[in-house]
Order: sequence, then C-alpha cells, then structure tokens
Amino acid sequence: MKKPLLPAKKVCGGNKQITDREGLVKLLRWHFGHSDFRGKQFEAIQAVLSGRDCFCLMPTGGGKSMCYQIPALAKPGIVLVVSPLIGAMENQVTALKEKGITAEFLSSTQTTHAKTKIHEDLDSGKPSTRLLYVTPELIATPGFMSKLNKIHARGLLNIIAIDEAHCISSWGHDFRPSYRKLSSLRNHLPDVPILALTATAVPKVQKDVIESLCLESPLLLKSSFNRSNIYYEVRYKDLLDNVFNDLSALLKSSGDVCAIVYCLERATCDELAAHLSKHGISCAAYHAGINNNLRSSVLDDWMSSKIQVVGIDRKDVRLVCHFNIPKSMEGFYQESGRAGRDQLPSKSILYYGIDDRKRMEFIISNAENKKGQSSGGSREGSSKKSLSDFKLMVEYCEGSGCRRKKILENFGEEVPPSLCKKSCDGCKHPNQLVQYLEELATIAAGRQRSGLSRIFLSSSNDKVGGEQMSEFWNRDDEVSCSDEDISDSDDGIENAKREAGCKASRRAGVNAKIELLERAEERYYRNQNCDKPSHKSDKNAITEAHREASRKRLTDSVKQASQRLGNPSIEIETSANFLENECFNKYGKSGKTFYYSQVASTVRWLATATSSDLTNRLGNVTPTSPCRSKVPTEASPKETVDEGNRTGTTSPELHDNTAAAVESGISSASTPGPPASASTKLPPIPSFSEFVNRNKPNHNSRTRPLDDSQSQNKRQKKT
Ligand SMILES: Nc1ncnc2c1ncn2[C@@H]1O[C@H](COP(=O)(O)OP(=O)(O)OP(=O)(O)O)[C@@H](O)[C@H]1O
Ligand SMILES: [Mg+2]
Repeated sequence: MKKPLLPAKKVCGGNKQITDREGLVKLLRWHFGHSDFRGKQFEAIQAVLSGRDCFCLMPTGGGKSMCYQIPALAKPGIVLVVSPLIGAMENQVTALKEKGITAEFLSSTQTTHAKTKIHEDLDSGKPSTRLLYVTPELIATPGFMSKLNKIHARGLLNIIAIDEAHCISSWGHDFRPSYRKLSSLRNHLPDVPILALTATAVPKVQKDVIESLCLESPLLLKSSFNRSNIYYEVRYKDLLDNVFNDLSALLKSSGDVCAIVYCLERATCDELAAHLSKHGISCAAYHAGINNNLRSSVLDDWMSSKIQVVGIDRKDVRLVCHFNIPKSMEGFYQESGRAGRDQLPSKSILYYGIDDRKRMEFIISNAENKKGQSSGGSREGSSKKSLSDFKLMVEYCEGSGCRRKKILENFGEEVPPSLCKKSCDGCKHPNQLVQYLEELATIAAGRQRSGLSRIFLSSSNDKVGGEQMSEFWNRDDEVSCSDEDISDSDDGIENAKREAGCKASRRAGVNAKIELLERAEERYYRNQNCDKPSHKSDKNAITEAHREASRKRLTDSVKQASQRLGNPSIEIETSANFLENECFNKYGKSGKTFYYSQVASTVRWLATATSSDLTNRLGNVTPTSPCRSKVPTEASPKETVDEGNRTGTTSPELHDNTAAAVESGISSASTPGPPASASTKLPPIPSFSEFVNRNKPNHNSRTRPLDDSQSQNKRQKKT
C-alpha cells in the first residue's frame, strides 16, 4: 500500500540537515522500517553528508542504496543517482514513491510528457524531487550537464551517487564505455561529494574507479563479501540427460518462488522460457532484444509475482541459475548475489558444460582480438586478463572443495574452514562432487579420443582459425552476448545488428554439430571394434571387479528409486543386474571409459525415473535371471583381462589412490560387498586438467585445455 506523503519538515528535517546517528536511524525506521544501519551504511552516510567523497564496497544485497537514499532525506536538495540499469532504476523509483519519497528517473524509455514534467520540477525554484536517477548516457549530454550546473548553482545538488561504479573500469566485468564519461562530473561540479558504490572487490577495479571519478581522499569502506544465506552448487550439463528438464524440475521442486535464470544468448533465453512455460512454470524472457513495451510488462508481471522466472532485480529472489558459465567470477558473484537480497536462505545453481566453456573461451578471445584490431593496437594484456578471469570461473566449476572459499578468495578474503557450514555442494556432498568431476573428465577425454577434440578441447588461444570452428559458431554474432543488460545506450544500433545476426545459422550450426558428433561417435565405435594393439585394450578393459562395483552402485540407485516411488515390488538386485548388463552390452567393447559413463548416466536416470519409465526400460526382468550369467560370450577378451587383474597384472595406474576411488562411489569398498569388489583398486581420480592432458593426442598441438598443471598445483595449495 502507498504510504501517504508526509509533511516535508517532519520526515526530511525541513531545512535542517540531520547528521547525528539518532536522527538518521529515525529516518531509516520511519521510511524503510529497518531498526538500525547495517554494515558500513552509517559511516558512508556520515561521510557524504559531511561533504567527503566515499568509495563503498559492499556485497550484493548489502544495502548500498540506503547509503544515498538516507542522505537524500537528511538534507534538503537533490541526490543524483547514476545507474546503468534502467530496470533497477525504475524499480527503486517505484519503491521509493510507494514510501512517499519523491524520486524520479530520466531515461529513454519514458514518454516525452513524463520527462517534461520532471524537467519542470527540476527547473522550479523548489524542486520536490529528492532523488533523481539517470543513466550515464544522459550525464554525457551537454544539455543535461548544464542543467546540473544550474541546479548546483542554486545550492540544490547535494550528492552524486554512482551506483554499480565498477562499470567505469575496463578491468571490471561489466564495463560500459558510457560510464567513462562520468569523469567529467568532477570537473563540472568540483565541490559536490561523490559516493561510488560497487560490489566488485577486485583491487584494480577499485583503483580505477577512484582515479576515473577523481575522488579526493575518499573514505574507503569495505564489507565482507560472504553471502552466508546463499547455497552454491554447480550442476554438470554433460552428466545430465536433459538440462532443460533438470532446470524445470529444479524450479518446480523449489516451489512457488521467484527465480532468475541467466543465459548467454537471447535465443537460449527465449527457448528456455518456452520450455519452462510448457512445463507449467510461469516465466518470461527479458533481454535487450525484446521491445520496450513488452519488457515493461514482463517487469511489471514479475514484480507483482505474476511470473516466477525472469532476469532482473527483486529482493526476494530465492534462486539464481546460470544456464551458461559466466565469463568472470565478479560477474558471477554479482548475478548470483541477486538471490536472497532479503537475507533469507537462497540458492545459486550454475549449469556447467564443457561445450559452454569452449564457447566462452572463444567469445573472450575473439572479442579481445576484435578490440585489438579496431583500436589498432595490441590488446594482448587485456585478452590474457579476460582469459585468466575466466579461468577462475572454470576452476570454480571444475574444482572440488568449498565453492564459497573459491569465491571469497577471489576477492582477497581469508576464509576460515568453518565459514561455509556445508552451504555449498563441495562441502555438503564432497564425495559426490568428486565422482561427478571424474565422470566429467571421462566424458571430456572420451570426446577427445573420438576425434572431437579439435572442436571441444582446442586451445582458447586458438583464435578459432580452423574451418571446424566456424562451422559451429558465428563469430560476429557472439562477441558480446553478455551486454544485454539494458543500458540506455548508444549501443542500440549494435544490439539491433547483433540481434538481426545469425540465429538461423546457429541453429544450422547446432544441427551440424549433432551430425558431426554422431559421425565421430560412429567412427569411434568402428575403430573400437577393429583389432587394436593389445596393450591399449588392457588399459581400458572392464574387469569383473569393475562390473561388480557397478552392479553395487546400480543396486543402491534402484533401491533409492524403489523407495522414492514407494514401489516395493521392484526386484532390486535383478533390475540392477539387468541395467548393468545393458551398459556392458552397449559399451563393453568400447572400454571402461564409456562403460562407466553409461553406468553413471543410468544412475542419474534412476534418480528421476517414474514407475512407468522403469517398467518400460526393465520390461519383464525376472527375479531368477542373474545378469552375470548373461554376460555375452563374445566378451571373452575382456574376461581374459579380468583374470589378469585378479592375479595382479593390472597396470600400476589401477593401484594408487584407493581413497579417491572409494570416494568416487564406484568402488564398493565403503559398503559391505562381495570380496571381488572390495579388493578392487580403481583408477586414481585425476583433476579435470590432468585427465584431459593425459589423454591428449600428441599429434594435435592445437588441443590444449584451459587448465594447466600449474593452476592445479595452485588449487591444491589453496585448498
Ligand atoms: N539497515 C538495513 N536493515 C535491514 N535491511 C536493510 C538495511 N539496509 C538495506 N536493507 C535491505 O537490504 C536489501 C538490499 O538492499 P540494496 O538493494 O540497497 O542492496 P545493494 O547493496 O544495492 O545490492 P545490489 O548490489 O544487488 O544492488 C533491501 O531489501 C533493503 O531493504
Ligand atoms: Mg544496488
């Protein structure tokens, strides 16, 4: 409900300025209903009210807005707020108006009539506007700057707040060229205190912001970046049968909550929105490619809870999903931080795929190359920087251990081990995570061996010079996909061009990609079925002990499925044997890499299968058909190798790191099982990069994974 407008004297201190803590807390309570200031809010408010510049670093949801909203109420005059996001601006202005605070915004999305009214108020002797939100593009126009000068000349411009100030820095994840122009503010309005606010803690960015805005001896305020109310998790696309379905299941299981899903491309955003809607989830796509009217109505619907999933600000967002890996940790932190801004428990789920990783590497190197060409100089340093930023993001996804620790260390924060309290998947399910990473590595290596490496695992510095790459990605179309957040910008034409680009060619690219995958897979199996040197088959052989371990794993999963479905009539052991046999029949000849992968995929399928799925797949499995006896006789070469393993001729690789193998959940050593499996020594679990490097074909010098042994060492040291 709207709060009635209150007499200016009573709520805003009339012509007096309020600077004492008590008075300011009163304003906070009266207008916003918060009992006291949080973190460094009071210090920031006090600094700007006393005329001092301030650089305020607070995490997303930390309450930065209050640092300029309270001063606007504490002193007669106007606080100018520069914000790059029209959505966020509209949002704040509406919320303030509902509280009876006169706030306005000026942007290209407004009607001329609305703009004229605001300008009339600003030109009047006593403007009622306390907070004026504008875009950086408007500041850059000479007309508006002279208006600001006039307001200032009348002694009415109290503070300039630069929200999301990291946008000014080309070291930041969200650099906006128009923000650079804000440096003129200090020249034109030298005595107005500037408050720079950001949630980006990278030291280079801080320095750049302070220098670019010409802040004079600013008060530096920093808060911890830990978002203790957010649970962090990564899901691995390559291990999921259907990512769209997984996301829709996730959203459904989260209940009727608000969620944001970030996608790299608009096409995915639209496609996903269509998929989710089909599955009964109220959602809408929100990106720069949709027209203003539609965008506003999407925003309205979301704000009023009519739709559940969209891509913008709201404080009770319970879930933020990244459908593609973001390009930097800072960007990820900001976006995931949109969850739980009301401090209530929330989740950040990132869907990570090997393919996405390569795509992002391509986008980053290509964008930097383009910048380099257009600026006529070398942007090698910047390119390396972007790639190393991205590498941290990859480490976040591909590493085991605490996700929270990785995030905070990225911002230079020391993290005590007790901090996370099992509020990330790395701390809550460490063994499961290790197992997933192993499976992911297996899949990546499998692709590489099957001849797909040039496409999926080529070096990020590759510049995609080869014909193969251009088959899949349209370079011109992809370069700056993340620039979708709505600035008023000069980038409009660029956006339109990009949008008009090759969505069709991307679809063709996807089809080509699928075809190629199929061809490569066929080729791979053909080769697998040919005679091979025996040492190769030895290494990848599936031993009876491996099979026993898989049966055990599938037995557990069938048991869980039976409990989940409340169906005690499922023949657990028989079904597990049947499924294992299915995996073996399909991939037994291809070796254990593919066999394991298939077992893992079956385990995942069991986790979500319905009763009818089970009936369809298991058919007439009889309790008396132990599948071990069904092992096809043509598998005898493998069985020969099995014997070798049992008598201790396994390759040395199979003997170390039993602990890791136990953790992987493949070995049954952690649970009582038949002797054969208990004595199994499964392969050590390498890091993702180790695995990829180990399997890298020597002849292909183009293939180089992003990670390297150095970074692996670093990771080990860190954790
Ligand atoms: N002192 C306070 N006590 C309780 N809640 C507060 C306080 N200050 C701000 N909040 C609440 O915290 C939430 C986040 O505030 P705000 O939007 O200002 O955060 P922010 O730091 O600007 O985040 P972002 O980086 O996402 O823009 C809001 O719901 C706000 O009402
Ligand atoms: Mg904010």
